[in-house]
Amino acid sequence: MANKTFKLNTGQDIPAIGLGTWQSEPGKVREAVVHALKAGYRLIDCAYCYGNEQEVGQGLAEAFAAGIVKREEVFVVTKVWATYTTRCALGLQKSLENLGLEYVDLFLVHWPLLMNPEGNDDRFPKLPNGERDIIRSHNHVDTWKQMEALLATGKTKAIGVSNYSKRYLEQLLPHATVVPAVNQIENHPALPQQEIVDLCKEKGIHIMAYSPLGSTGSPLFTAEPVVKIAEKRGVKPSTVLLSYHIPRGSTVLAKSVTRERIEENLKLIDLDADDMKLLNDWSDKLTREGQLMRFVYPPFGVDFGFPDKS
Ligand SMILES: NC(=O)C1=CN([C@@H]2O[C@H](COP(=O)(O)OP(=O)(O)OC[C@H]3O[C@@H](n4cnc5c(N)ncnc54)[C@H](OP(=O)(O)O)[C@@H]3O)[C@@H](O)[C@H]2O)C=CC1
Ligand SMILES: O=C[C@H](O)[C@@H](O)[C@@H](O)[C@H](O)C(=O)O
Repeated sequence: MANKTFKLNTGQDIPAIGLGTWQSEPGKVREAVVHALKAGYRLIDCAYCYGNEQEVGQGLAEAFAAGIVKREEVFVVTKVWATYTTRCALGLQKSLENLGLEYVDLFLVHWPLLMNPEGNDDRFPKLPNGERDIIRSHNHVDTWKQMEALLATGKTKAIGVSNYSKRYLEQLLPHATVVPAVNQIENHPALPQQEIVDLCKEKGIHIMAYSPLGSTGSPLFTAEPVVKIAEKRGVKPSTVLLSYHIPRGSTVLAKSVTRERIEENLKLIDLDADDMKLLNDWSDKLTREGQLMRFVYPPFGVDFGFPDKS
């Protein structure tokens, strides 16, 4: 199962599971990347904003030099940060330099907005009142036009988006010459975002599910249906939460800097119809009761069009 791949609308194969690197601490992430590649991961998810691309790049270089994998065997994803959404070519160039790569396999718009490129910080410019310095007149479709132009440079094999709601996709798609290959969104049984998943499926946009364990501290491990299925199948809650995405046709990203967990997270199983029903019934219940759980919603002060946040 860990070797399973999905097909993107570009024709590329994308692994079903990848290693996340958000909040992977300096001093730990290089080793995490090397260990993951040794263990069998073939997808590494990065971002300029994570501030650790250089160390991720060191891990990749070490794995290439040691003959663990060849460059063309690893699917590397990175993202243009919000202060670069009017300068996507520069954003990509900086990430490539950080990672020490000539190309990435997939380049994503991290969030559909612009933060002041001339503000008081490269990544998190703030106003004097402490709020994030956002340029509200920016149209995210203009960012996509820049992303489309990057394909001809060969510096990325595919382009996509992240944190796009149905509303934002519906604004983007009529103007897109290239349909995004991917939409990377928070996704787990406590936040199924089915309206986005269904629209993406209809349009040929592959879902990459982030924060599948509930992000920092993996809070979804104790959710009742997750525990129940884990006990029945004799597996860890992590296996249930990660395997949930396979029948949904999505790639899942799991972050860990802990060796045993990195290995454990590769253990995907085939959840059967009863297991999926239990998880889907829980999703429906949380939706009905207004109890959906969104773990990642940075304080941009922008309405991104997610129904649970509008
Ligand atoms: N596009 C976007 O805006 C976003 C993208 N992402 C991407 O998705 C990735 C995954 O999401 P993320 O939010 O990091 O959270 P995850 O849901 O992957 O959870 C990570 C947390 O779970 C712990 N953990 C991981 N595996 C296990 C295990 N087997 N047993 C016990 N604990 C475990 C980790 O601890 P430890 O590391 O200490 O082992 C960490 O605290 C990110 O790293 C990033 O690459 C995430 C958020 C937003
Ligand atoms: O990819 C992970 C998340 O989106 C992360 O990049 C943001 O939450 C960022 O730290 C922020 O504060 O805006």
